[in-house]
Amino acid sequence: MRETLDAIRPPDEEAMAAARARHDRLTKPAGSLGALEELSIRLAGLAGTCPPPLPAPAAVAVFAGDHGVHAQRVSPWPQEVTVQMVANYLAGGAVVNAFAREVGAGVHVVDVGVAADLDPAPGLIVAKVRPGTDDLAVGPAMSEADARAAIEAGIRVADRLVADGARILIAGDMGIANTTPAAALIAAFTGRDAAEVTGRGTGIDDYTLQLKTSVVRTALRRLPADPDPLRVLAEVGGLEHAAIAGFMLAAAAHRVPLIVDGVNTLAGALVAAALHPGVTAALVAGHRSVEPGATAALAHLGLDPLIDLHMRLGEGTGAVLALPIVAAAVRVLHEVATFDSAGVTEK
Ligand SMILES: Cc1cc2ncn([C@H]3O[C@H](COP(=O)(O)O)[C@@H](O)[C@H]3O)c2cc1C
Ligand SMILES: O=C(O)c1cccnc1
Repeated sequence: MRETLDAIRPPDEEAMAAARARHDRLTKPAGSLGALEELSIRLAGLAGTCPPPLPAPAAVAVFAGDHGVHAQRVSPWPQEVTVQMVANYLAGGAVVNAFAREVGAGVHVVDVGVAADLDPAPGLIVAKVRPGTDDLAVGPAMSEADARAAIEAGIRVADRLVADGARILIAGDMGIANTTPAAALIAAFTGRDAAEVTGRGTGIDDYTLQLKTSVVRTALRRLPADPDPLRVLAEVGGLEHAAIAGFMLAAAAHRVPLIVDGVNTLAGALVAAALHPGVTAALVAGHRSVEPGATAALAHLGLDPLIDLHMRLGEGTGAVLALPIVAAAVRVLHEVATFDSAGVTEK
């Protein structure tokens, strides 16, 4: 982890200035591409060159883990749905697979903490730290050593996908009950109240939402004032959130952009940003999930999401849909003619 944190560099101001200047010479009114101009300038700063590389090929990693807090009935779904959905991803049958085929991204599944043994399969990366967390309602979800091991597992996944040629990474999650630790992490890192950031997840009723909020609030009380990020993660987090944080830190270290999805990957992003604030330079917010914690986390990270389709699924689905927008933003800097080259008169 140290090596990855030490490799994260600030954005290259020169490349950003070059991208800004280039935008003003392209055959369009200056600023007319709005947020896409800012995005492409950020990506130039991340890559350290203008234009930045086209973000292809894209690799999605769906980090899967189980949660002891499931015992508190915070999710209406049985825990075995986690392992069943992992099988579904590997068979290509989930929403994230359909979306990934649409945009030409590869899907990998990372078992960082599923509470069942998985048979080896193409596309499955086995990095199990432990078979699920403990119940965060009654004590720490995991040890700090386990939290660190899961972060390191996520780092290794990004290292491997980038070594295999990925030029953009997409983070996804699967883990029944994981919107409970996500809410707790978001409350802990943003300072918001549990009620502001706890949402309905897969679709819970009012009674369950109250129970879930009180589970989050009670768990947060165990945290000391101003806790170390690793302690927060161990106390109230999940194995997939930890691995996603590592995945993001390694993307930043490799200067490869990473598209963030919904509330679980945003919780991972808050962990990563607490470990190294420079990580946000590599992060692109794919979409705004309906979960209230997503909006709180986006505001805290200073990220503006590219799309808002009222989605609340996870798996990386919202992030995958944003990929063509990110690619289009970069392609402008590669391909659009200048006023000079196209012979278009300026105002
Ligand atoms: C069939 C199915 C597919 C999913 N894909 C993502 N999630 C999403 O829902 C879960 C979190 O919601 P909660 O905290 O309410 O359990 C996670 O697994 C998340 O990825 C799914 C959930 C289900 C049931
Ligand atoms: O916003 C998300 O990513 C989300 C919402 C509900 C359930 N799982 C994930």
